[in-house]
Amino acid sequence: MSALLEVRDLVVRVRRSGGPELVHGVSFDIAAGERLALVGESGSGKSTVAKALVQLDPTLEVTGSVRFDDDELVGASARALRRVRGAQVAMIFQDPMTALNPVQRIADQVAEPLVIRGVPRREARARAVEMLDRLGVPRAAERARAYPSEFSGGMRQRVVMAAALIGGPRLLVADEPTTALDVRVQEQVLDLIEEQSRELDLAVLFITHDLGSVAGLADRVAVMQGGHVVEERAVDDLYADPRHPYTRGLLASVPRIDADPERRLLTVADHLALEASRG
Ligand SMILES: Nc1ncnc2c1ncn2[C@@H]1O[C@H](COP(=O)(O)OP(=O)(O)OP(=O)(O)O)[C@@H](O)[C@H]1O
Repeated sequence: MSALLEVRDLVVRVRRSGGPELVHGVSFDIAAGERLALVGESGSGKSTVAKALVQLDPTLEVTGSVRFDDDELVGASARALRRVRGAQVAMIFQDPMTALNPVQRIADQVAEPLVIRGVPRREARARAVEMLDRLGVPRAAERARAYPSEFSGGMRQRVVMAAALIGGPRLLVADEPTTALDVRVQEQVLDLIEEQSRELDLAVLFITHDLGSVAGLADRVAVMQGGHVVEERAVDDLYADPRHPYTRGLLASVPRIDADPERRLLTVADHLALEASRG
């Protein structure tokens, strides 16, 4: 059986003449219902890969192959890509506020993807309330009449997820969805993504700089450094036996509750330098 998403030799360049290559031939698969975490430091190219899958950024040139449900997306028409975006592949980003319209009621924003597809507005609103309730927004029917500014950051991310999931996508691309949230709320949102993935058989590409946050969520982890995937493994194997020095550095810089508070947190670069000095 072929994977839901098959990415092969993905190369992404900045389109202007002499523009740099940002992603240098990345390959990975995601099966239906599977959760893959793409992990790496800031600037390693994670978001560029995410945007390239459905060609969200017109300033970037994408080559290689991205097959989604056996359709080739690289070189697909703008119309075909629009059909895939939102309906089949939904995306959520770090800052839920920028994804929401401040002057539109929550119910209407969550209902929008259904209304665009011709579902009558009343019915779409009712389904929006159901989805908000499912994603843990308390008193969803009443809260759906509010505006985004009346919601906390964590609740806003739930609203964004409701809008992303209401159309029944098969793949959710979540790009640092918890980075802007309080630690306690981060865990709730991670749990929610995992729960929805299991219940809806939803594949997830979860992007984060924090290798510590993916243990309970991901089945597999792909580690990115400088526009390359340097290691890709099942999550438990990667934690138990990281092979690439960069992965070891990433793991060692995950803060641990039992760590010696006197010890300064080392960066990945510190760990790589330490490894090099040990030969
Ligand atoms: N449209 C663009 N034009 C030029 N450079 C870009 C463009 N998009 C991204 N870059 C550059 O590509 C590199 C990788 O960026 P990317 O956002 O993919 O990294 P990241 O791993 O997701 O990090 P972060 O978590 O900080 O977003 C960065 O140096 C960034 O400045």
